[in-house]
Order: sequence, then C-alpha cells, then structure tokens
Amino acid sequence: FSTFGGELKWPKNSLTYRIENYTPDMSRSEVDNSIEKALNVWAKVTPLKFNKIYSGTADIMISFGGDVRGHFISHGDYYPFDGPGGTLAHAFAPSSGIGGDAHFDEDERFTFRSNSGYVLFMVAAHEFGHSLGLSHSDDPGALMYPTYSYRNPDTFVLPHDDVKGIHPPPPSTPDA
Ligand SMILES: CC(C)C[C@H](CC(=O)NO)C(=O)N[C@H]1Cc2cn(c3ccccc23)CCCCCCNC1=O
Ligand SMILES: [Ca+2]
Ligand SMILES: [Zn+2]
Ligand SMILES: [Zn+2]
Repeated sequence: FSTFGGELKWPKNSLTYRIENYTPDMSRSEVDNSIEKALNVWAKVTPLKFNKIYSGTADIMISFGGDVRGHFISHGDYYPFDGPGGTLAHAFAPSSGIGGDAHFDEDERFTFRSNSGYVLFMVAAHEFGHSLGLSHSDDPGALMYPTYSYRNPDTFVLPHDDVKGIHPPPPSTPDA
C-alpha cells in the first residue's frame, strides 16, 4: 500500500457524503446501495462513520461527470475523463474543498453486480480509499491496485494490504 503522507488524513471520525447526481446505467437505489456498501468497506476497519446529506457541501462529494466540458462544469477540476474505457474514476486525498471528492466517468457503463460493465461498488470502494488518504498499492490483489478487476460484491472482503494501509503505523514505542 502507499499513502499520500501522514498529514493527508481527516481530522475527524465522522464524515459526510453527498451523491450529487446519478448515472443512468443503474437505478437510484442501486447507486445508493453501491456507494453505501463501498463506504462500509472502510467503516468496518476504521472508527470512521459516514453520514449521508442531501444538500450543501459534504466532505465527500460524489458525482458522475464526463469530458473536460462536462467535467469542469460539474466538478471544477481540470482532470477531464477519457471517454469509454481507460480511466474509470478518480478521487482526491483528504482536505477541504475538492479533497475527498470522488468523480466517476459518466462514459463508463456502471453495473450493480454484473461484470458486463464496471461494478460501481468496486470502483467506489477503490476511490474512497483515496478519499481517506490511501494512494495506490503494488499488490495486484489489493483494492488500491491501480487497475480494475471484477470481484463479486456479495463476497468481497477487503484485502489485507488495504487494511494495513488504512491503519496508521503504531506510535513507535521507545525500545525498552
Ligand atoms: C482501479 C479503478 C477502479 C480506477 C482506476 C483509476 C484510479 O486509480 N482512480 O483512483 C482506473 O480507472 N484504472 C484503469 C487503468 C487502465 C487500464 N487500461 C487503461 C487504458 C488507458 C488508461 C487507463 C487504463 C487498460 C484497458 C482497460 C481499461 C478499463 C479499466 N481501467 C482501469 O483499470
Ligand atoms: Ca473513461
Ligand atoms: Zn474530476
Ligand atoms: Zn486510484
């Protein structure tokens, strides 16, 4: 695993999130469920709590956007997506403003659990790793590995590398 560096951590354990818009690929409840499950993956191994809000600015703003035009308007960042395939989503390390936000490429076909598209739960769980301060892992089995691999959301268990990554190193105890 790797992190963005110790300072990029949330200074609090309860975070808010808001789903700003929805992909037409799935029903709203499937999107809500996928996002909630993806946050839960991390909540289960940390003291973090996630509270959903429906207006205003949340710590983690979640949106589906497209190319630089759509992207700029709906996201305000200059990392345009690349059409179908290629990059599926991106997210920002903890900080105010765009920090923590997760953007999904609307040109992708997101699915609830079928592998005939990209499983939103899997993509979101990866992105929220970034939102919480993790960077990429070189362990191909890790959730934070930079390329997408289909895993059944019903049986998904957070790999050990990611669990190690999200836990800050124990304070170095002075040797006895
Ligand atoms: C981990 C994922 C949820 C988020 C990552 C991006 C990321 O790290 N976000 O935080 C992602 O989208 N990775 C690409 C990486 C990638 C694979 N290829 C690419 C071709 C072009 C550009 C990028 C890629 C080869 C062709 C397959 C393209 C479709 C799948 N795409 C990927 O796996
Ligand atoms: Ca893309
Ligand atoms: Zn973006
Ligand atoms: Zn990533």
